[in-house]
Amino acid sequence: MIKVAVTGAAGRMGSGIIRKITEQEDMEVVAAIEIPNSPLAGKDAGVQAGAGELGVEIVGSEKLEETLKATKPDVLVDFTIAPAAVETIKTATACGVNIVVGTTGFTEEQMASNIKNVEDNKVGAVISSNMAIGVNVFFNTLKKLAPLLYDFDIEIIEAHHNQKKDAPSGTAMTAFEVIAESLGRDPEEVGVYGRQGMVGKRTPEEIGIHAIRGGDIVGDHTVLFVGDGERIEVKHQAHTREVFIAGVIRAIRYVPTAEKGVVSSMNDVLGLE
Ligand SMILES: NC(=O)C1=CN([C@@H]2O[C@H](COP(=O)(O)OP(=O)(O)OC[C@H]3O[C@@H](n4cnc5c(N)ncnc54)[C@H](OP(=O)(O)O)[C@@H]3O)[C@@H](O)[C@H]2O)C=CC1
Ligand SMILES: O=C(O)C1=N[C@H](C(=O)O)C[C@H](O)C1
Repeated sequence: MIKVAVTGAAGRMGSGIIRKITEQEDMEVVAAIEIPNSPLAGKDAGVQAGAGELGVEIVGSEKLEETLKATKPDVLVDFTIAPAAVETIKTATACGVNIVVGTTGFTEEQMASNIKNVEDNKVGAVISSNMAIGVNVFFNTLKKLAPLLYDFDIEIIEAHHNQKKDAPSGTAMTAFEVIAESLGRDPEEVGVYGRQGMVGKRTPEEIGIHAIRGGDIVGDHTVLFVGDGERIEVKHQAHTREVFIAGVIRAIRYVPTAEKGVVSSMNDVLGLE
């Protein structure tokens, strides 16, 4: 039985992950963590997630370390917010717990800290901006396509629900990094985030990144390769969060056996590439 702790247990992703784990025969939720001093503390995590009583009480993250030591999970799954996730990763890895992290919006420094904690504490880890199989095929497609269309103008557009806090999405940023790397361009130099005012003519090297927010859009990502007289659009649309959750379940099964001290990708989990 794989024992799982979930941070962000009452969130859109966290509650969906708890529901899905209760349907699996080989894993169980042993800890459910919410914001520090959460008003949900003491509530049953399964009831809160709409999965029926689990006998696991939600705790505030001020009790993360003692909860991990008491419940000894094999894996901690984090879908919260970047600054909180950095602290959670630090604590979980120091306790020797493998991690599956889907939280987005990390700065470069925050991601470097996450990687160092995984390396120093020699735990298994999967950190990915998007756990859906389709998106990971989309990333691999972009990697192959971009060098063939190197002289086309490239623009990335993402659209999400009106509750999303970070922008651009982690997935848009991964797509941008994959494309820039495959073209040998420095992401620091070529990223243009939205345009406003007298920005001047578009340079051939720049890659535009644009964020739309509205209603209940689960997650759309489109990359436009625009030439003179023709264009290609590569688009992924998530219709339901279940596609991310299915990837999380695969990552939970993968990470206890993953190479320790290394951050594995969803390509590793899904056996892609
Ligand atoms: N990799 C992927 O496939 C996907 C990634 N995501 C990413 O996952 C993250 C969460 O998304 P979503 O579930 O929609 O967001 P929600 O806001 O619905 O959920 C986040 C939850 O984390 C809680 N939280 C905040 N700080 C802490 C803390 N220190 N300890 C424990 N819990 C905390 C929040 O509490 P409160 O609301 O009270 O602040 C909330 O319940 C985002 O970064 C999003 O971009 C989303 C979907 C797929
Ligand atoms: O916040 C979301 O909802 C999502 N976030 C991830 C991101 O920032 O890329 C993944 C997915 O698009 C949904």
